[in-house]
Amino acid sequence: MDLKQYVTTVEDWPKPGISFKDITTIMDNGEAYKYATDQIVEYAKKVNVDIIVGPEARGFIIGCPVAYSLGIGFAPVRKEGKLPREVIRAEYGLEYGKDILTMHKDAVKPGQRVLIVDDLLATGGTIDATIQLVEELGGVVVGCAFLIELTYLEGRKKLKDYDICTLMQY
Ligand SMILES: O=P(O)(O)OC[C@H]1O[C@H](OP(=O)(O)OP(=O)(O)O)[C@H](O)[C@@H]1O
Ligand SMILES: Nc1ncnc2[nH]cnc12
Repeated sequence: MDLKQYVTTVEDWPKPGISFKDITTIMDNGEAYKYATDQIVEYAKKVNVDIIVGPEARGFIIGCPVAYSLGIGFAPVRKEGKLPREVIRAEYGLEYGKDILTMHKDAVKPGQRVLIVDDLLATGGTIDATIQLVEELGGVVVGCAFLIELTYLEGRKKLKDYDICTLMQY
C-alpha cells in the first residue's frame, strides 16, 4: 500500500516556514491505519521488544495499537504536569519551540527491551529526550519506529547510535 497518498501537508502551520505533515488521513482510513500499524508490529517482532514507549500525543495514536497487537504494555511519555505519579524529566528542543517531557519512574523496569514509537521523526529532539528518559530508568532502547521521516532535518544523525525504522521519507 502507498501510505503517502494518505499524508497531507499544511504549509506555514503551526508557524510560518514550517511544512506540517499530517497523519490524520491515515488514521481516518481503517485499511491504511491497520497497514501502517502492522508494518511497525513486524519491525517490533524483529527487534524483540518487551514494552512500547510513545510520546504525547501522536505517539499514543501509533504506539498503542502496536502494543495491543503484540499483547505488551505501553508506557506514555507526556508533557510536564500530566502524569500523576512520581516522574523523571527531560528538556528538549522541537522544530517549533522547547518543552519538557516526563515519564513515570516505574514505567520501565531495568533491562526491559523498549521500542519507541511516534508518528514523525523531524529534528529528533523528542525521541532523543524520550531515549534519555528510558535509559535513566535502565531500559534498553532496541529500536525507534515512525510513520514519517523528514530527512532534511537530519533526525537520524542525532539518533545515530540507535536502530531506526521509518515507513515514509520526505
Ligand atoms: O523530531 P522532532 O523535531 O522532535 O519532532 C517530532 C515530534 O513533533 C511532533 O509532536 P509535537 O511536539 O508537535 O506534539 P503533539 O504530538 O502533542 O502534537 C511529532 O508528533 C513528534 O513527536
Ligand atoms: N514538520 C512537521 N510535521 C508534522 N509534525 C511535526 N512535528 C515537528 N515537526 C513537524
